[in-house]
Amino acid sequence: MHVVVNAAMSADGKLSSRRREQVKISGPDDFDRMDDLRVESDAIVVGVGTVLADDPSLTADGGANPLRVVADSRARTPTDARVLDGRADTLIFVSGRASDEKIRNLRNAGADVVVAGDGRVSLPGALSELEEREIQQVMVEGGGELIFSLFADGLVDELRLYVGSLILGGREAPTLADGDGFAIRERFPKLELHSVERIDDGVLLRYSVS
Ligand SMILES: NC(=O)C1=CN([C@@H]2O[C@H](COP(=O)(O)OP(=O)(O)OC[C@H]3O[C@@H](n4cnc5c(N)ncnc54)[C@H](O)[C@@H]3O)[C@@H](O)[C@H]2O)C=CC1
Ligand SMILES: Nc1nc(O)c(N)c(N[C@@H]2O[C@H](COP(=O)(O)O)[C@@H](O)[C@H]2O)n1
Repeated sequence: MHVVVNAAMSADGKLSSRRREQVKISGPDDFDRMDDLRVESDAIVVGVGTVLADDPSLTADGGANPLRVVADSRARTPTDARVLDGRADTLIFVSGRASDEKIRNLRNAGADVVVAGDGRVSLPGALSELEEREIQQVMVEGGGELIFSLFADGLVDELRLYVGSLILGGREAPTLADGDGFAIRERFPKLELHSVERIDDGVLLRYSVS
């Protein structure tokens, strides 16, 4: 399995504003590139924070829709969220903290719900489940909490990071990797830079994770 994190951040490293509202950081060509990556992928993964903030559809304009996957420990995905609009299959990973009622509601809304882990969703467990379903390429779109956890668990193979030419500011604004942060230098994930490409008025940085 190959796990690609794709995200767009401002020049000051923010994924969105201090109000955690969706901000267009990518331009049209970068959104097209992102759509191509969706088409190439077997699954698109987001955290429930992204569902609650952005209500993304996670569908691809240019081809078959990948499986939509949400990491949602307490089953907070609204039953009228766009990820449950029936345009593609949706798998929601919850943990033992999710109530039976919320799980039942999500299943009634059409989601496949799988319990992985006791506290937060176990990401190694979730990726194993995806592997069992023959998912080969996973695209992770965010947000910062989920991306941090994937790096912390050593589960990211590749990072495609678009840096837009704007400043969003705000100490509370989400960044690429939030979570608790890494306390010791030895734990900082190391990246290898493969390419730098100008797209729209920003740059796309492509890294592999060592
Ligand atoms: N610019 C970009 O490319 C993107 C920006 N965003 C922005 O990111 C923000 C949302 O990001 P966050 O609030 O960080 O939420 P998030 O999307 O990372 O979701 C975090 C939530 O996922 C759940 N979760 C379950 N298991 C988890 C685990 N093992 N590790 C971490 N989380 C786990 C928890 O409920 C947690 O609160 C929004 O402001 C959105 O606009 C989101 C996606 C892409
Ligand atoms: N790549 C990228 N660039 C931006 O400027 C963004 N604001 C985002 N946000 C994420 O894009 C997804 C939108 O999903 P739909 O098109 O509604 O399916 C979603 O994951 C946003 O959080 N990404």
